[in-house]
Amino acid sequence: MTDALPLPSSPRVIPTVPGPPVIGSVTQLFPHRLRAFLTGAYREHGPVFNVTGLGRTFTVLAGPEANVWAVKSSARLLRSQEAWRANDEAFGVQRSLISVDGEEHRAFRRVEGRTYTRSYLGANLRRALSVVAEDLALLRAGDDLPVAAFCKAVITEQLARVVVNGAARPYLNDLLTFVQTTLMVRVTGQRPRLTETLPGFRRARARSLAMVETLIEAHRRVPPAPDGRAPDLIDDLLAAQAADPAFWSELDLRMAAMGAFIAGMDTAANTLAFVLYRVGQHPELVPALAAEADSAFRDGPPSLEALGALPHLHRFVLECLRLHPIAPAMTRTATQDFTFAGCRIPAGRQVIVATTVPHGLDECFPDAGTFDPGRFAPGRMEHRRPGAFAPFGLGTHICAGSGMAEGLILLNLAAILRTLDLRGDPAYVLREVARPTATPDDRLTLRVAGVRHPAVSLLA
Ligand code: HEM
Repeated sequence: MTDALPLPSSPRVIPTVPGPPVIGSVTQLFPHRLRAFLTGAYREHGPVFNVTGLGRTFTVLAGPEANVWAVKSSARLLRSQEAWRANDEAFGVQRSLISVDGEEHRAFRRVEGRTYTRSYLGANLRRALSVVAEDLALLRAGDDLPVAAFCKAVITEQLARVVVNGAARPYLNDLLTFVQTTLMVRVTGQRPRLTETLPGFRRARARSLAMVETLIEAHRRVPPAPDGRAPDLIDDLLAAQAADPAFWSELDLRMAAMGAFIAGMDTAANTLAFVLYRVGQHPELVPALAAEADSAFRDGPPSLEALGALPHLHRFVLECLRLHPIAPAMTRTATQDFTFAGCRIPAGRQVIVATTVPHGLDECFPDAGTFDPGRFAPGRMEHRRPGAFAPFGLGTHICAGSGMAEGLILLNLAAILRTLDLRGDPAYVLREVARPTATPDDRLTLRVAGVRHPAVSLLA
């Protein structure tokens, strides 16, 4: 008999994914490698395993069973604070929507959530459409559309016009540099702290914060009115501050007003970039998509409901979210000891819930590596299997902007296909980079083979 063997009723010992000394698995935790790494480890070690690196240990909970568990139990057993605290500090605050839990989290979400919804986008659809129409109008037959840059420019301006009644174009590079670098330094650890001292970063930070402060001032000067501007995110924040000044400091307000850019800019733009990558890779699917786009715009700008009801476009986007989920996992801290899949996870342990591992499992999505939008069609609905599909996270911190994100991506895809006849480069091999979420690299372009309808007609 040996002491090392656990008794049947004892918790299982958590296996550790082997890695080189000191650095361990750290390089595999970068966002563009994370899902593949966690999926491989899940196959080898099962639903609980440790990953180590640079003196830290993370316990990973993975597979559909982990997602089902997280929906039920994460609010009680996990907290968000440690994963996001350093990001808060970069904005001079101690808390924000994503870094708090419980009643404080519900209070933030009640105020910030309204203008991230699908229905709010629906009411402001024309503003979003005018942005993509402006950018599409610049393209001619024979041009190459630079996918990543195009998506960043369109989505950032759409968020600015729709969510905060602003204009991001003069600040695009500042916002990208500031937000991406801050997340890469403070959240994903891809850049050293020193990066924040570089003059380019400091300038971008100052200009981005000045943009938000100017917007807040403008909203204070000209409030919404029944016969004027409808309330947007900043108006909602100002109303909340007026109702409870002890809760909302000026810095909280500034952080929350930046929220649409921090949470929405890269996520939605990078997902749209993957959608366009797939358009280039699957010319056989494009005629059905373009036909739906034509029908959507035939009688003028469509409503969001009409767009959502277009089956091929919708399933195409869902399949991109499955195979290219830009937020592959969520990082938390255990608030108390708990047991998952027979293993004891101690209070204080950093936990990764590998939310998108099931996206790549044949047992959830048969022939999971194949791009097949039909798997979302009635009769198959593979994503309905419990715990299978979680591109927007799970539990109380589930993406507050999923309605806005899906709506913008559908709208832009339909507008692009209505306007342009696009061809992928058969020689392009997908290379992903993390900025900080995964995106196709800058070499991805689509050739404009022709202009199908003038961009200006999108708004007619
Ligand atoms: C396809 C695009 C998007 C994806 C895949 C995505 C994914 C996610 C995920 C996985 C989370 C949870 C993070 C965690 O629990 O640690 C999250 C949170 C969040 N997202 Fe998104 N997101 C997208 C777009 C957007 C957009 C466009 C907005 C707003 C304009 C937005 C606003 C938020 C907010 C505010 C949170 C924090 C929610 C909370 O803590 O309660 N997201 N998102």
